[in-house]
Amino acid sequence: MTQSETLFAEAQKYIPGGVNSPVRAFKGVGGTPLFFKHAEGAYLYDEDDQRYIDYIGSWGPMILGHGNQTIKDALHAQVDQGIGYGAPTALETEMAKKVCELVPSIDLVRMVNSGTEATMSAVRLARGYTGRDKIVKFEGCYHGHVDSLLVKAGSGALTLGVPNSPGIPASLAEHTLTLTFNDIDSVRETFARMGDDIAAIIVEPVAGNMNCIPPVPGFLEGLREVCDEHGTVLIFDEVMTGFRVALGGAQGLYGVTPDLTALGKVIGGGLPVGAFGGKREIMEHISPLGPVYQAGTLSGNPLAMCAGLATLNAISEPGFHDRLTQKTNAVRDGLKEAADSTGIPLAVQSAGAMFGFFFTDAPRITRFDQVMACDVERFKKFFQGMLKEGIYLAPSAFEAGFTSIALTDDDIHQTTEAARRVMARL
Ligand SMILES: Cc1ncc(COP(=O)(O)O)c(C=O)c1O
Ligand SMILES: N[C@H](C=O)CCC(=O)O
Repeated sequence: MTQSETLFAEAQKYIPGGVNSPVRAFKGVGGTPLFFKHAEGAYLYDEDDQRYIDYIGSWGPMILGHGNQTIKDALHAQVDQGIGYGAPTALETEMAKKVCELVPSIDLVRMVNSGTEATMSAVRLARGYTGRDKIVKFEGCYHGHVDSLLVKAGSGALTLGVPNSPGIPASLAEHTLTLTFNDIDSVRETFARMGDDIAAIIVEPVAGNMNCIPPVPGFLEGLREVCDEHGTVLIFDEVMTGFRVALGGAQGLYGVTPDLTALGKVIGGGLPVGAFGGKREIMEHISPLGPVYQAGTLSGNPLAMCAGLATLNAISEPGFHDRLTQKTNAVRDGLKEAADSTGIPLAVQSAGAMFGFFFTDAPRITRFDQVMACDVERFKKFFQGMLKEGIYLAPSAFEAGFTSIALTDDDIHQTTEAARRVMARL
């Protein structure tokens, strides 16, 4: 047995399914999840001392690569100063100021501990602000494990075939209307019937939990229009896209301004952090200023603020996102070249530093039903082949890939050549 197999067997005795988040269990691809003990730059090292080029980046936060010295120095210094006080710190204001500078639609921001808390709080705020109950989400989009949002959800819920989780009262789920991503007509039609009852639209501006699907031109703009017409709050869930697809997130990249934004992943530099923020008028409804309650024992924790700020400062360097996007485009194009040279039908797409690939004859994937028609069995074989080649991709056909600035041209070349060898055997 490998070390990972031994450790997984032991983990399953004490942890449900042996993992603390379902998609890690490799059920979407088969086999045993790898257990890691070290990470540096673009590489992960497993318990059997194998090295992997990492295209998950801890599910997005590790945009600078692993073991970044600036983040480590900031953390070491803060550990010596104090791990947490449960009281205000100057660091929190520094973080809030930085977020407001980078994301101009955010006038006020509240720190939380995960992306789930960010979206949950944003939806509660939208409901409290509008006095309405109904919300709109899109099939295949995932916004964390919030009860109201685990309806036709993507990511692990889709991978495991439970997009509508048991445990969520029907009386709550009935307030969630689920529409088709990239289909503005269905949104307009729904709003024509009941728009004045809808508190919020929540959307991943680039869908990254059903692989990677950028918005078609006019989709995000159309959401903005219907929200303006009906007094509905537009929430961009930028937990994945924030600071990744561009410094100003997807709203900066596509030029559409939401009322509220949920953030996570990169904002914590690898520590457990989320945030939500937006228009002053709406955010002033949050406690203690307003009546909508929201709180957190560890929110704004100094270690998390340090790691997050070090990351945001580093990615604010001029040219950072251009360089990262170029690397991502090279990974995306390398996969396509490998497919073309081996006669495998493959569609590739990307947005900034997120990418996806689909085993399909279709030139482009824009909708959930097209995702579901792709060849998942072929994905599984490809995933396993790449893993043997030392390339660590997301273990599900429904997750986006993430790049880091630590990725070298040689890593990308190795990835392309590995894809060519694996595809030749598919
Ligand atoms: C778009 C999006 N929103 C929300 C979440 C939830 O974040 P977290 O896992 O930190 O709770 C995730 C990822 O899990 C995500 O990808
Ligand atoms: N798709 C999820 C977040 O973006 C994957 C993370 C997880 O569920 O563990």
